[in-house]
Amino acid sequence: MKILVSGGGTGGHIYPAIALIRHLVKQDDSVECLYIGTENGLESTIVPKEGIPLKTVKISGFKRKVSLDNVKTVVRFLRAVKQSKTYIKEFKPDVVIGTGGYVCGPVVYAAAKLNIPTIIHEQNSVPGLTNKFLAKYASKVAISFPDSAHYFPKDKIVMTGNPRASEVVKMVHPKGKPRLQELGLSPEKKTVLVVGGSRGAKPINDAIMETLHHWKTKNYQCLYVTGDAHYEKVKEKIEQQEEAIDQLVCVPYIHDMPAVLHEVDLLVARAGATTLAEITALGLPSILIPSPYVTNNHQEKNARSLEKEAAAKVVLEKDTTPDKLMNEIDTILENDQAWSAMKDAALKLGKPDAAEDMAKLIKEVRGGAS
Ligand SMILES: CC(=O)N[C@H]1[C@@H](OP(=O)(O)OP(=O)(O)OC[C@H]2O[C@@H](n3ccc(=O)[nH]c3=O)[C@H](O)[C@@H]2O)O[C@H](CO)[C@@H](O)[C@@H]1O
Repeated sequence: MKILVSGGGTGGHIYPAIALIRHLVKQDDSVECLYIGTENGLESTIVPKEGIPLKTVKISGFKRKVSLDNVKTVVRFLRAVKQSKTYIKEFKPDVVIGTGGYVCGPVVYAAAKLNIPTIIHEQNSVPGLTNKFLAKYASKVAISFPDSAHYFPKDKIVMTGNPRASEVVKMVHPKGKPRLQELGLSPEKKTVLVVGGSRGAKPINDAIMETLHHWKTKNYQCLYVTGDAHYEKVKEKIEQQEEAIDQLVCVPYIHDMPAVLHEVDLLVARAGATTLAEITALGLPSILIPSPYVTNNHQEKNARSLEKEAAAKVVLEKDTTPDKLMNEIDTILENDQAWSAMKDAALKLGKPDAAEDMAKLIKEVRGGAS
């Protein structure tokens, strides 16, 4: 079987695609895959590292306001459709899958026009523009939150969850906390992982910078992921502190996040959908600070659907003061009962079989191919 996958821009669209590819190849090593992304998206570094062949198209996103840029985007879209058709005719995939981000627009559209079965995967509770556009052309729409169902044609929806959840939960993780030790943290102490999504988040970094003096007084520790672009500035600020903060280790990016997630006790993060799929599959308690800068405020909706089930605490960015943040961390980490209750509630929302459910859906649409 040949599978063409496209999705990109940020980790939240790329890791589910990679998790799905890994699952399919593990099931059947004769499965061949091709990935289509852009040169500038995070996929151009992540996908080749996975040994997955990558082709690129040039595309940009639509602006919501009327603008000359949108005319250029239409021209680029049509060129990218043509380019995608060339790749598709060369590779001859049985099924084409889009996991979100601008790039999968022309790819899935081109495949549908060539009568190849297509699936789009929506990670969020509110779909992005690309998936809303593609829903009309795709054979099936795989969703991760029940709330997103009413944006798509009823007869196309399948609730699968996010394949990255399966990858994280099913990985074999060694006992002890080897990754934390490698990073210079204690395996004995509870650990808070702070991460601002796959590209980092300046407002979260600013908030953490204000909490530095608090960490020295705590009996738990912090693994703080700044995002590549923010690392140097943050590191410099931390080094300027009068006293070294042994309880806090700062890194630009984590390439083996599933392993790290197995070793931490609490996550403080944005509310990107793939992160939420990972932590619910693992039952990891969290404090979520949704990005208010995303389309239709979808991160808050993602986060609220966990909070509604007591599986996470939501703190809006505008309310994120250092004291508030540290108090919320204390409330969860210093009360074993509260921590366990949040863990159990998160686990109930997890979809550990998502990759297999996507694999079944692929077989189904392939079987129905004309
Ligand atoms: C600003 C923006 O538009 N963000 C969107 C983007 O988020 P973004 O890509 O930031 O967020 P997600 O939280 O969904 O996914 C991040 C992924 O990157 C991984 N990771 C992160 C940091 C790190 O150091 N190493 C690492 O591997 C995480 O484990 C996760 O697998 O796509 C998500 C999924 O559609 C959306 O919900 C988000 O709203």
